Amino acid sequence: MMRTTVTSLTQKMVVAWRKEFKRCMSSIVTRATGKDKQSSQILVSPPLVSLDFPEIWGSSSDHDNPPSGHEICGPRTAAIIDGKSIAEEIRLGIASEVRRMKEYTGRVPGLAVILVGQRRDSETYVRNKMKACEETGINSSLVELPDDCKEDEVINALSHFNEDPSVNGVLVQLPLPEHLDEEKILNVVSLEKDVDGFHPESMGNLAMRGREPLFISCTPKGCIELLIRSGVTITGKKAVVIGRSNIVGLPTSLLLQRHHATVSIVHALTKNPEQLTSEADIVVTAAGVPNLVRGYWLKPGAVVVDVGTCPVEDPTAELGYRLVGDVCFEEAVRVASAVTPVPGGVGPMTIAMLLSNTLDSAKRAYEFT
Ligand SMILES: NC(=O)C1=CN([C@@H]2O[C@H](COP(=O)(O)OP(=O)(O)OC[C@H]3O[C@@H](n4cnc5c(N)ncnc54)[C@H](OP(=O)(O)O)[C@@H]3O)[C@@H](O)[C@H]2O)C=CC1
Ligand SMILES: Nc1nc(=O)c2c([nH]1)NC[C@@H]1CN(c3ccc(C(=O)N[C@@H](CCC(=O)O)C(=O)O)cc3)C=[N+]21
Repeated sequence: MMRTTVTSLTQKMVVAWRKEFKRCMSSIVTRATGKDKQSSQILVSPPLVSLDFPEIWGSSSDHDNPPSGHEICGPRTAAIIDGKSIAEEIRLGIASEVRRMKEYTGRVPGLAVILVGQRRDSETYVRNKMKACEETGINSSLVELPDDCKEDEVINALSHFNEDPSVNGVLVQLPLPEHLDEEKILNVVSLEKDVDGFHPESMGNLAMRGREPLFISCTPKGCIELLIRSGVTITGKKAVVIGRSNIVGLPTSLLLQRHHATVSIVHALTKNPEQLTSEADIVVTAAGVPNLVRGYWLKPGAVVVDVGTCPVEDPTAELGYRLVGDVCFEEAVRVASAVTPVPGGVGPMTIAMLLSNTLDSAKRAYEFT
């Protein structure tokens, strides 16, 4: 069921947002409102906080200075898409399916993760994945290998999980250390257990009309799920995907096409990326460049999904770093109709989709519907 959390403080902002929305958008996006019967929660953005750009934003090239006449100074009107709550709701549904599976088959899904090295961000993501498994009743196994391990050690661990019938999903946390051949290693993951959806057959089927991939990559699937559950119509809309990586950009553009958007792709060599982006009703950005997408890049009323997750040193943060997205959030919320935050946007959805893929895999393996 769709809920809109509106505090007395934010009520005025809702009114402001609605006025701005009518002015800017006409029929660009179908907004999620309290009246929509969708299973998600849209929070109106909190009061303005001061701009506090991390150090690396200060030096980030020509994106820092918008051309004159593009200063963004309007009210903060965008809805904040609450990926954390939406993901939580999805996880509850998965937990209930896992219980049903256990009741009827006596088995639960199993996920195995291989982590090589000690990158702090990878350790955090993997820990989040393990915790989410535990909360939903999915069994999880983790193999941690040292930074200088040999390719064969990774391949042996993978082969072991490929053979283990209690494991339904296998993933190798990326990036791998330089000395390891990522393609060679990922090729070992069996198609039936590739819950990341990175297998060429899954990716190929995603690209081909009329074919169904066994798994859809978690982050792209999470982005689409966020849009749909937020009441955003994709069909017929102009979408821009910033980034073309195998793990996010490429499958996201394919998936948006499957949902009948007209998709353009922006990459590091694209000329005038801001001009192309400013024509889009939906912008999904996955470049890993903090502050790349400025307010003047966006069409008024656009919906912005920020996949970018860049760890930035911050001695005041508990872990010594904090995460920032690709989007200049404080500017985007004055132009867009809805924006995903970082953290709390796409990240939790990626994990929810990983659990969902693992559950689907177990259902296939145990012939449970
Ligand atoms: N929240 C989540 O769940 C997830 C977040 N991420 C985050 O998303 C971001 C992207 O990840 P990933 O796809 O793996 O990264 P990659 O580095 O593999 O790909 C980045 C893509 O962005 C493009 N790009 C880089 N700089 C620019 C620029 N200045 N303008 C336009 N395009 C640019 C590159 O273009 P080119 O191809 O020309 O080099 C490339 O296609 C990272 O911050 C990552 O941490 C990733 C996965 C999941
Ligand atoms: N084989 C593989 N599959 C992946 O799906 C994969 C990967 N490798 N390598 C790295 C990227 C990145 N990624 C994230 C997952 C969760 C959060 C996430 O949970 N983010 C939280 C915050 C995390 C925190 O607590 O710091 C948030 O945005 O709210 C972020 C990023 C998956 N990736």
